[in-house]
Amino acid sequence: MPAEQFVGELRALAPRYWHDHPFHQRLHQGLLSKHELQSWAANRWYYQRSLPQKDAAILANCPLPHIRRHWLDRITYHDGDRPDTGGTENWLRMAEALGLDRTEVLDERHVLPGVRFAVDAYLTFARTKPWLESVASGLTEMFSPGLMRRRLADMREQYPWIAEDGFAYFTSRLTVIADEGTTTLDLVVEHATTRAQQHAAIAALTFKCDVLRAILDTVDYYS
Ligand SMILES: O=C(O)c1cc(C(=O)O)c2c(n1)C(=O)C(=O)c1cc(C(=O)O)[nH]c1-2
Repeated sequence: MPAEQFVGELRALAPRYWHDHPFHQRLHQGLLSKHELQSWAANRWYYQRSLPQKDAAILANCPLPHIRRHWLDRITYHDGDRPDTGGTENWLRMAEALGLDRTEVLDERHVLPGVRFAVDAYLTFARTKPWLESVASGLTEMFSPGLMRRRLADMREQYPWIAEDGFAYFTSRLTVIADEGTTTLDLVVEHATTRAQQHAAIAALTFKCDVLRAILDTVDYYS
């Protein structure tokens, strides 16, 4: 299908994204208890720490050196270029700012079975599907900058007891995520040249929206 139609179909998945999930709505409205915020951070830790493995699986499946070179940055972003730096470290700081001990996040005692299933499904997807589909599944990032900006503003306002250091994950993520989303979209449009590849990319993005919603469904139900 023509590129504009393809992009239109990808963007049309926006309502399936997790921005308006009831748990996120309560987060924005300041209605979450400290315990619920802690559960959210400890469970999302499992997603955050799996992202570099997901990106490494994409690298492993991609035969194109220029794509691998480009994608490598994502792993470094999350893992940092030395210990105690990077996105996953910043997520731990968020968890600590919410009153969690680093040890209880790292040993994953709070990770709920449904969250584990959802995140593991994302990782298995990246390990087993063609690299282009896995890249397309990350296109949820197209939908996330507005949500993240709003989350940052609302959390600062609604939960003033959270120390500013806890927001480092979102402040640093916001500087890269909009670019990542558009670059990834260009990459998917360029490489999905057949109708079958375009449909697979749309299915991959649908799947990823469902992974994210399943994470929040579980956290919402049990916290
Ligand atoms: O806070 C959010 O709402 C949100 C959403 C998403 C997303 O849409 O997948 C990501 C992130 N954050 C994020 O911080 C992040 O590093 C990230 C990586 C990916 C991915 O699939 O590779 N998604 C997301």
